[in-house]
Amino acid sequence: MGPEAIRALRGEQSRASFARQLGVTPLTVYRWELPEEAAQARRPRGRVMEALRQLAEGGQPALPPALRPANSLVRQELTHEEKARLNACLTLLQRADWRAAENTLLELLTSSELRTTGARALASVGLAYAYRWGYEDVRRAFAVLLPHLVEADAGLLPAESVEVYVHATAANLYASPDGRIFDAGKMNVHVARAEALLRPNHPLFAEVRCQLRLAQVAAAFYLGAPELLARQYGRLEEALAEVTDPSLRLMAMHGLAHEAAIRGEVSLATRRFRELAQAAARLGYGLLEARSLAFLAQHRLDEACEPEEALALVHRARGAFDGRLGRAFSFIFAARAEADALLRLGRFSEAEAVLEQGTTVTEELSWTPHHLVVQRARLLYLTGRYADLRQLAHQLSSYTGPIQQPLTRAYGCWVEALADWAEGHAQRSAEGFAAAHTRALELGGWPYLRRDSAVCEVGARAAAGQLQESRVALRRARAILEQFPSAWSTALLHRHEGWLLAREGRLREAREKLEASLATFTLAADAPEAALTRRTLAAVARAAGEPGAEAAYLHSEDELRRYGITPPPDFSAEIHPVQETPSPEAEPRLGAESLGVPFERLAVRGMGASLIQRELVAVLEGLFPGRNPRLEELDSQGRTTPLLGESTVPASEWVEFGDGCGRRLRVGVAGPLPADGRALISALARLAGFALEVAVLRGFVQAEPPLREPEAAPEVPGFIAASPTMNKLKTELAGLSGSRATVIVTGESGSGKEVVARALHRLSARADRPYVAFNCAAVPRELFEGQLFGYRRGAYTGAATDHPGVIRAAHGGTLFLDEIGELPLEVQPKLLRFLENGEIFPLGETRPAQVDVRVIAATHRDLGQLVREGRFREDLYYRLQVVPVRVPPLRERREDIIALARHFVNQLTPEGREPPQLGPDAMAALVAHSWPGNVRELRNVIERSLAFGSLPSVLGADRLRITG
Ligand SMILES: Nc1ncnc2c1ncn2[C@@H]1O[C@H](COP(=O)(O)OP(=O)(O)OP(=O)(O)O)[C@@H](O)[C@H]1O
Repeated sequence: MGPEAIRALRGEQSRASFARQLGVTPLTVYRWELPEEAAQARRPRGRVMEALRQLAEGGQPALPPALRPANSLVRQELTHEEKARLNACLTLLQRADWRAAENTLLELLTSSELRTTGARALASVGLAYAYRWGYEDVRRAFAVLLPHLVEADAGLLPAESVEVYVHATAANLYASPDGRIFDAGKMNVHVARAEALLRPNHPLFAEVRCQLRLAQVAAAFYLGAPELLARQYGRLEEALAEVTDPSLRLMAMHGLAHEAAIRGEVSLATRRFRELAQAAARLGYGLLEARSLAFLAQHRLDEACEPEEALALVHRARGAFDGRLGRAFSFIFAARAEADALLRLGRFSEAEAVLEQGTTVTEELSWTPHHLVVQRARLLYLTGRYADLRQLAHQLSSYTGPIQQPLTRAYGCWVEALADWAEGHAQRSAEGFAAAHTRALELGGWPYLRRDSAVCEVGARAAAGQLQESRVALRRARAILEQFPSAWSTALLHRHEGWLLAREGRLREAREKLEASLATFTLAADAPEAALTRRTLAAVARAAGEPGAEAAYLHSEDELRRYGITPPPDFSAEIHPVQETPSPEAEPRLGAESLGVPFERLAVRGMGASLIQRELVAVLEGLFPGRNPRLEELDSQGRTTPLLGESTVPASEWVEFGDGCGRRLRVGVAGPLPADGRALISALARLAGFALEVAVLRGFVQAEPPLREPEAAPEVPGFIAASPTMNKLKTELAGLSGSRATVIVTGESGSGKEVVARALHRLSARADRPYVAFNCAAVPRELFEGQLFGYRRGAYTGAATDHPGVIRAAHGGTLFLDEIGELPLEVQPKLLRFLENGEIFPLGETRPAQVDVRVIAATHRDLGQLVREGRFREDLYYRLQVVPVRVPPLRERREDIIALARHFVNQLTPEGREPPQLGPDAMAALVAHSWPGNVRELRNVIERSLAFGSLPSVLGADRLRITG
């Protein structure tokens, strides 16, 4: 077992406690983890080795004896016959013919046909693959693979290609949703080891790479890290492009369908799941078909389809599970959709039975319980089992499993808030929902929980009489629904908004919202929610003192009871109607004919976002002359940024709308309006919202829906970031401020790696300590060690004085090692030692010196390739990969181009002179260029354009000398 494997096995545990477990000293563990060639390095042997092996097997089923590696085996190449046999199995796996593959591989493994270690390892890999992907039986897959992991560590596997498969399969198993096996750290180690061995000329290069990406996507998902997930999804899509293996393609496409769903692209996700279900059915890949159908059912429910439609999909999914239903993870998704549909039909006991089944499978698999939480909580809420609801909240809040632990606990907060609401504690409930929303946001903006929390908070705040806060929550909920649309949740929001309007005394508007809510729930055949909305309507009518309202209210309560629903508190005692009188200055009603032209103007296909916004303001100016229409953008806190129009005249009528991609806007006019003026503005604003959404979807504007609220990115002087990608990067850097972990920054030349390193230093607790940059490519080999670690006078010829070395110069601060790929091989072990224990040996000194330095390394080269070529040590490579940060090339983040260009214009204009403006033609030319030299090239272009001739007031395209 090598140092990497031991480190992976230890995971987050301290060396001391790990050592205690094995009955050795912490120093021994430290020595095991040293690189093989280190003088003090030791390898575990005998009894301890056995104990380590058992630990690696921790809690797993006993290994079948026939598959254990025999000690007498040595590295042997595969024979031709073995290759032919295994190729036949590969074809079965690619065709998703899992049963045939399983039978053939088991036969091979128990016969004497496979004699070499490599062939037996490959057969086991195939078997593990079938168990993992064909049957979702991760534990059996792990038991089959484990002996070969041990062989890989012992260097017993013959060809690197065999080892690559072992590591890729291990990565996928450690990234699987089985809570007893899931381990993101180990997954990372195996991905890195496979990457280091994977050669581009390997016949299945694309396939293996795609498998590694799948593992990374899964691990990010189960860790509950949406930002990481978004990045990994991009890499998976890239890898998929070259894959031909049909079953693997389907697995990757399944990941991508899921991605569209998480991003809130509901219609795209629905289409992908539908195509996937069909393709999986054609191939006979039952599990994936079932899983896709289950997701499809859930998405259709979100779109407020009839529950029967979802049940039919679940029924098909059950058929596709092929009798293996009870043991697969995918079953939980089918159970969720089924329970949801049954709840909508008011079939509570059946829903409960399905949830019970799902919970049993969840527990068996040590998986997170949060997938079934919303449905279970709704069931308990509707049936008045509030003590059970609290019990559920407690169970979630104290969840200790490894999969999506923080997210699961955040769901606990949501359930607690629901219990508070049910028991009439409106204010506590509001705070609970707000806290659940914040936690979801801190976890990177998990959209389902954010949506459910934000929607419920609106009603809870209104019930607690916190009307201002309720409006803020309403704005937030709408923004989330813009980004993550759901017709069902919108209906729920309408009900909560109805409450808010009623509490504000605007009963007519309240009734409109409640009727909209009722219409959707009725259309979606959601009997319980429709009944609840009817009761709310009756409560509002009763508060308004309408005749017959009391009887209608009692009738609505009876209706709830008939369904078996315990009526929750209605908080209606606090509603006080306000007299709504028409304005005396109101003008005559506007005719429908006035809509024709404005609609034509706003609905022109192909308009860009700014043109649509201008049209909206112009149209309103035409309809309401002299009323100073204006447009503003709203953030989640309700703060406004003026976009267009006169802002000195106060507006009296505002209408809010969204652009379908996460932005909220409002348009307003001054002065009194005719009776239907507000309705007209609303209609136009909504139309503009649709036009903006189309513009974004068609790529007329670049808008990536932000997962985090944009204000999260901190300010760093000198670091320009306008694109979502770079802002996200900045937030990530701020997140690393308290850490001492080594960071490796990669990216093309000139992309800004050093700027990132400086930003990291400035954002860290070490900001006022030294920042020392050292370029490994700029120092002659023979002077390298002395420059880095320092020397004493006379340590070598020419060392006339003592030199502290750059590491000591950075004591307490940050050392930036640029071009780390150029580090001479002979210095690499010394740097590794320093990174491991903070010790350096300056030349000519007899004792080591302890230094406290945080290291940030950077390279534009492919370090993995250098490792393969033997020019960079593998152990150092892994040691550097603790926190990898990639700076994307400028062409992948075009939103930064103009911001950077302005920054350079300001920076490079001679002092005392007015910096020129960038002309529109110059901006267009800058954005269109591909920037192979990245930000550095952009800076040079601006510098050159300012250097020639006199300083213009506007920098036009003709002055920019963009080459290439
Ligand atoms: N986000 C940014 N904000 C402001 N200036 C930037 C940014 N990114 C890069 N620059 C500027 O672009 C130039 C190149 O950046 P930098 O030296 O950090 O690139 P690099 O990736 O380290 O390049 P190399 O690989 O060649 O060392 C510098 O002048 C830097 O100031």
